[in-house]
Amino acid sequence: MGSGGWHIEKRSKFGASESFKDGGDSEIICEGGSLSIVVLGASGDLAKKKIFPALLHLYRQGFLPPSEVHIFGYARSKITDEELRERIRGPFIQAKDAMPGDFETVSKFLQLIKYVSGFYDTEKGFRLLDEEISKVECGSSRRLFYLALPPSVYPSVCKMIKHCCMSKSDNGGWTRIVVEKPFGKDTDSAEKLSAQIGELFEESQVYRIDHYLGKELVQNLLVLRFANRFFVPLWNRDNIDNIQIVFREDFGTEGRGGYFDEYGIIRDIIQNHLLQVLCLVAMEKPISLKPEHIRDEKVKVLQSVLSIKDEEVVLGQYEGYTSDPTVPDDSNTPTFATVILRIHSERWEGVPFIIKAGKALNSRKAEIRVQFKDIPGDIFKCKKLGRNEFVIRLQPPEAMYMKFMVKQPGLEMATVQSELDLSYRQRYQGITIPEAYERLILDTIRGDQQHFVRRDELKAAWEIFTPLLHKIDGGQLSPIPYKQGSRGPAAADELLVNAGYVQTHGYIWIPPTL
Ligand SMILES: NC(=O)C1=CN([C@@H]2O[C@H](COP(=O)(O)OP(=O)(O)OC[C@H]3O[C@@H](n4cnc5c(N)ncnc54)[C@H](OP(=O)(O)O)[C@@H]3O)[C@@H](O)[C@H]2O)C=CC1
Ligand SMILES: O=C1O[C@H](COP(=O)(O)O)[C@@H](O)[C@H](O)[C@H]1O
Repeated sequence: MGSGGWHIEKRSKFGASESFKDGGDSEIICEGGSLSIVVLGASGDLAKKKIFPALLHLYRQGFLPPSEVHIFGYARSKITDEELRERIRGPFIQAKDAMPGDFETVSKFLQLIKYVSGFYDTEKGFRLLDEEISKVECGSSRRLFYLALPPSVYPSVCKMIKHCCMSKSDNGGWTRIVVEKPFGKDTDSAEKLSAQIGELFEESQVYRIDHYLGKELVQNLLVLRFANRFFVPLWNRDNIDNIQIVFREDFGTEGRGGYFDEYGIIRDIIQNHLLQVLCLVAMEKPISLKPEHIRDEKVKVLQSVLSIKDEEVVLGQYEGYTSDPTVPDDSNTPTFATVILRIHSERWEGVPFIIKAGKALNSRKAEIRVQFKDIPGDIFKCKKLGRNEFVIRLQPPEAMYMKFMVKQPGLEMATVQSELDLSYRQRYQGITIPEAYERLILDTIRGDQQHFVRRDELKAAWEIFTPLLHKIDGGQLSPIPYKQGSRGPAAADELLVNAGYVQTHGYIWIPPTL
């Protein structure tokens, strides 16, 4: 499962108790109190694909000791504990890289899971859930509610949790809720949702998840930027010409057409995932690594983004998108967008941040590409061969490489572009790269909000895109059709060139093989 065949190693677990045994020991020891993880929407796609697998990964590494942890699935579907367990078990059994001992571990993990059926807007089911949790709790009670649900039910679910299911213990206990994107559709709807949740829970109890913040190379950005003398003097408008933040998928909406059509690529990918990456690339150094210090700096970046100009936007829709029966024939929803963001600050004035995301393109990758300016007074005519670039490949595979000029080995004095390559699979053999959800769920258990989106951050992010989104929703801007498996609309490449990006021809980075 997970990171394409990488090793899973046991690491030290959270909390004080050392009573973990790798098994479904039914004895309740409770030295560290109880931790109940409730997955609401347990019958759904996200729960099956991401949340339960992440919990299993944490379990096998010893982070969810069976003496303390209980997992509950909650949804309306009338299914039994065993049926839920079978749904969860399926993907593990089929996993290519499953190892012999895994099946036993999975079975033990599944025994931690109970299912409670109930509605999202009435107390009965939540009272039953509370009873089930209370039955297994002892010592301090820590309750984590993961809302793997459509956002339309967040307000009622939060109300029910608040009325029926809060942690009963003052003794080191807590109640936390994790909410999934999309948090609203524009500034007003997001603020309304935040206000509804904010009436019930403190900001410190609310974990707005953006799974890109859990990716290894996204988490590495602060270290890269602020722990390396190399980058400190270069990371500004004096040296950097343009920065691209790119997300490409080589498949379409695949059964999620109904959801996607309501949101589109800007709300699905750009306003959240890519904007979070932009914040980490562009922010100033925080006073410390405390979550609030980091999030303060991110908010400042978002608030410094200038209004998007229509002429700096290219929208696309792949041909065949509307043949999905859940998508209207006349859909105006973009499945591709290139948008140029400009940051009004001393560091970034004049540097375009080219944000690009698309579905059904010719490749799958996510990366940050920092392109440096040309060498002044170039005696080697390097410009013709390409510029220096620093590329952070978020996936797949995880890598960082610097494209730079060297002398072509041989008798002649000729230049050629080459790279310094830090490919993670090669450099960190045998080391686990955790899945984003795994890491973020662990952060939630530990109470670390650094990698979660704060309310004011969310508002500032929506403010950047709301005017553009309203123009698209109102039909004032429309997507250009593009072929599936292509680079997207040609106009997007033209926009890139107009923004100053210079493509290197005849050079391509090839991920090294082991
Ligand atoms: N799937 C994914 O890959 C990703 C999903 N997300 C977000 O995570 C959340 C959950 O996603 P996903 O699992 O795909 O969603 P699903 O559509 O699978 O819904 C999850 C569960 O919610 C219940 N549900 C569905 N529709 C409604 C409704 N209209 N009213 C009340 N309950 C409903 C169903 O359970 P039951 O009927 O049994 O109660 C369903 O099993 C969403 O906010 C989504 O945007 C975010 C990133 C990726
Ligand atoms: O949030 C979402 O992300 C996925 C892409 O996630 P990744 O971790 O595989 O890069 C995207 O497919 C989906 O449309 C979107 O809702």
